[in-house]
Formats: sequence, structure tokens, C-alpha cells
Amino acid sequence: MAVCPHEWLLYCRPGFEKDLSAEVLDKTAHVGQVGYPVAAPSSGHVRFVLDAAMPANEVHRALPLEALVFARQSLVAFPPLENLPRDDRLTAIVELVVASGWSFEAVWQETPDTNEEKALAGLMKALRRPLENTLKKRGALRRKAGGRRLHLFWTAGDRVQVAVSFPGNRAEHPGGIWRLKLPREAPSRSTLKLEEAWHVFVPREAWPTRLNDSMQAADLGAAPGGWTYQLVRKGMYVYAIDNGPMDDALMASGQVEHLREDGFVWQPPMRLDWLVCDIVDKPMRVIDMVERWLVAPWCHEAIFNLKLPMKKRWEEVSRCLERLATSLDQAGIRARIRCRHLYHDREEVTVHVCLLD
Ligand SMILES: C[S@@+](CC[C@H](N)C(=O)[O-])C[C@H]1O[C@@H](n2cnc3c(N)ncnc32)[C@H](O)[C@@H]1O
Repeated sequence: MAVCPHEWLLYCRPGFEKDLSAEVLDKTAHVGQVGYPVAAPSSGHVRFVLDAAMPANEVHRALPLEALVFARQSLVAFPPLENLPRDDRLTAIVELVVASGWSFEAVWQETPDTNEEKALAGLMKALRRPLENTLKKRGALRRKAGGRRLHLFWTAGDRVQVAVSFPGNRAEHPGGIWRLKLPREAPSRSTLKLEEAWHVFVPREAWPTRLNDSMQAADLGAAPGGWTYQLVRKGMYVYAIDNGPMDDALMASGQVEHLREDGFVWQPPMRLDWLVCDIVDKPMRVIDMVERWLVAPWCHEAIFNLKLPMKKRWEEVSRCLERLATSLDQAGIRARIRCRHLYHDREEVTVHVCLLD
């Protein structure tokens, strides 16, 4: 009989293991899954070990990656293989893969996003060919296998976790990390947060209709202009609200109106397409402001950060999201709310709200 995976393996930014553990404990309880998280501090991942009677596929399906905040990747996994012999790391891996009864179209070897584990790159490179050749010979690596991908998550030279991902419910970048190039002319590194948010929240095929040069946007807390730069790059006209100075080159585009006003009280002269906000303030204060915009409604879509300097980050995020969902619901406004801890986010998460017509 095939060996069944009973673990759910989630990657996260190192330092956010407690937040991800609290999130999955909360969410699994809601979908009736029983298990416990295992997470070492700063390890960049959480293992959710399920009750022996529960196959991990169920929780993986019930709580898709796009509905999780602090997870970068979501995999169905087998317990880690430990103490792999130095002279033969492959046999145990291959035997487990074959025993699973699954075949795969690709093999990704990954490590947590920590400096120590990045040092395992040499080992992974050396193993790649022999591993793929052996898996092919054993029928576990094939041209067509339902889009399934095999993940080998190395946490030490002799310790690896064998895991599986399925198309449509996984991050399509190694480590679940969107690596974006900082444009030379961007006024700040923050620019990458908004660019990544669009990649994550707006399907590529919808960009021409949802991010285009017929649109108008407001950027609250805009200076020096990293987010405004992204909106301008899409051809939008932007109201940039901030007391601080905006980048000269960006202002020279003629697409930006800089208003030295308070982003929490400013109102747009007409209904806009986009609201973006990167103001550092209390999360609930930002939620209240965004709620006013959406109830009015003064915009169709919004992307904003919730800054999380506190210890219990999941509790704060969950409180904020619940409050926003409830108030929009009470106002009779249908909206899709999503929230992710993006790669370019640090002590913050990014929320996307799209009004549904
Ligand atoms: C993190 S920075 C924004 C960086 C910007 N998104 C970028 O990419 O360059 C936060 C900005 O919010 C502004 N800010 C803080 N409180 C504000 C308020 N009440 N109204 C408008 N701007 C505010 C600050 O002046 C600061 O420039």
C-alpha cells in the first residue's frame, strides 16, 4: 500500500513561524482538521503534523495557499528523513518517493530562506542529476504526471523533507519567493512591494483591464514615490498624498498631483480606480480609513499595508480582516478581501480589496 503523507509543510519568512503557526491552528480548527504545528524560531518554515487518520491532502485543499497570510508555500509532506548517510543521501529519498505511489513532472530542491541553509546549494547541485536519473528509471519522474512537483526541502546536509505540490494551489517560484528587479529610476525600494502585490493579487491576463492608462489612483503616504512610480508606469494619473517631498523625476512625468495633506482625512475629487496606502500607523486606523473609501465608494480596488510591530501579529491581522469584512458586509458591499505576507514585506502584511460588481 502507498505511504500516505500526514504533514502539511509551509514556508514563511524567518521570524514569522509563531504567526504562521497561530494562523494555521486557527484555520485548521475551523475546517475540522486536527493536528499541531512544529516550528523552530527563525527556521523559515512550519510543519503541521496531522492526526494519523487525516491525509494531508485534505487540509491542503481546504486551506489553499491564496487564503493563507503568512505562508509562502504550501506542500503536502512526509515526515523529515534524518541522519542521511554522507555517502548515500539518495536511496532513502528515492525509496520514499517510490513508496508514495506518486509520479512527478519536476523536482525542486529548496532550503529555508536563511543564510545557513543557503550554504546547502552545492549539495543540491551535486545531487540534481543522479536524483533525476534514478527517479526517471524508477518511473517516478515523467513528462506527464498531472502537473505534480516533487519538493525536497533541505534543512541540513543530512536532513530533508520530501513533499508534493499540485498545480493551482502552490507558489510557482522556488522558496515561494517572487524575486523582482529594482527598477533603476524607482524612488525607493518600497516600489517592489506594490509590484509584487499586483503579481500576487491581480491575474496577469487582467492587467490590461485593471491596471491601465485610463485609470486614476490615490497614493496615501506616497513620498518619496516608490508606489506612485508603479502607478505612473501603468499610465495612471496619481494623487500623491504626503507631507514629505516627492521624487523630482516622477513629478516631471506630469502624471502626479502632490498634495501635502493628511491621508486619513483627504477625500478624492471623484471616484478613482485605485487606492494604495503605505502609511505607517496603527493597523485598525488604516482599516477604518480604507473602509470609509470602500463604503463611499471612492475607489474600485485597494492595496494597503498593515504594519505589525506587535508580538501577536496573526491575532492583529485576523482582527483587522474580520472587522473590514464585517463592516463591508453590513454596508451591503460585496468585496473580495485577500491578505498576504509578501516577500518584499517585512514587519507588515499587504491587503488587497476588490469590489465585486
Ligand atoms: C513607508 S513611507 C511610504 C513609502 C512609499 N510608499 C514609497 O514607495 O516611496 C510612509 C510615508 O507616509 C507618510 N505619512 C505618514 N502619516 C501620514 C498621513 N497621515 N498622511 C499622509 N502621509 C503620511 C510619511 O510622510 C512617509 O512618507
